[in-house]
Amino acid sequence: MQEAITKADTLIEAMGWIRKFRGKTTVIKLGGSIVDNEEALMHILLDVIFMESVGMKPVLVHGGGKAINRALAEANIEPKFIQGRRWTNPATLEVVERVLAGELNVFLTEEIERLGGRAMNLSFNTTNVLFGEKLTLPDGEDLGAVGHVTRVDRSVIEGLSYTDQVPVIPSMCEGENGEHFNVNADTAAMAVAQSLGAEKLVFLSDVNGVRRDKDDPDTIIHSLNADEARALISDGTIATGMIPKVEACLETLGRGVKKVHIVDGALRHSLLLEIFTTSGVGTEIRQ
Ligand SMILES: Nc1ncnc2c1ncn2[C@@H]1O[C@H](COP(=O)(O)OP(=O)(O)O)[C@@H](O)[C@H]1O
Ligand SMILES: CC(=O)N[C@@H](CCC(=O)OP(=O)(O)O)C(=O)O
Repeated sequence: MQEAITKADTLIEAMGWIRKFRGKTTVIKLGGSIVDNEEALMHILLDVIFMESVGMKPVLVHGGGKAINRALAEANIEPKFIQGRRWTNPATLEVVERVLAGELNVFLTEEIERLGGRAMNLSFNTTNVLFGEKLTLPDGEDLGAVGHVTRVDRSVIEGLSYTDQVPVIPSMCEGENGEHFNVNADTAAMAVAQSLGAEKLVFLSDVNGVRRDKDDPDTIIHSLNADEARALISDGTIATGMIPKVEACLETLGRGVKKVHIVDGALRHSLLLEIFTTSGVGTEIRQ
């Protein structure tokens, strides 16, 4: 009996938070390392289903860098990255599209349904919602078929909330002439969050947040403002895959998204902890 009472207490405690976030959009970016972690992924998707069930509006945007690398290795194609983005020739694009818009997008949608939720995959194979153009790097380096998102079809994404479906969006976009582009998933999530005016953007990564020493979880920085974040990028504390993530956070905050967090996707219930606790988990990036 006591156990049941404690559970009921927990529900009552959550009521204030549920009220606060009911009807509000949270964009969740799933990194490739988390998509690969079966146990962690299941708990994340259960959190997502819970959020949807209590009237929040979770929107999933996913990458899949590791799965793409595996598929490229099978096809004997050498992966190449320029400034953190995958150099994407036509053969690479074919693999990226098969893995992201085909396999992973369908897999995630089916997993949500298998776990008892409702979801809709929004890709080239169904209804594409991300439109954009070729990305040109400042130094003029050519990345091939890599794009950035310039327009998001909000009405399709928002329309899914009427049927209680969680939108699941792969990080690819379509150009003006119907061409397909590979998009860095952090920047795709940023574009979706901006377009929807999301209450929160949460990056689920394979680390517990931004750290002073990238190999030491105890050095996590719980809160960072824009100037501090830029200084940590300049002095090399924030490096590799964390750079596009933090840059995406900074850009997003300047454009109407209220809160941006980087949290550990492998920590059980990290999503709910982020939303239902005052201090949250991971790193919060502030303006
Ligand atoms: N200061 C830092 N704090 C935490 N992680 C960092 C830092 N600098 C670089 N990283 C690296 O960033 C990685 C996370 O980015 P990424 O590899 O793109 O993962 P994902 O897109 O799957 O979340 C970490 O695994 C870590 O190796
Ligand atoms: C242009 C570019 O780099 N696209 C990424 C898209 C996937 C991605 O970003 O996946 P993660 O979230 O796992 O890093 C790529 O091809 O790997």
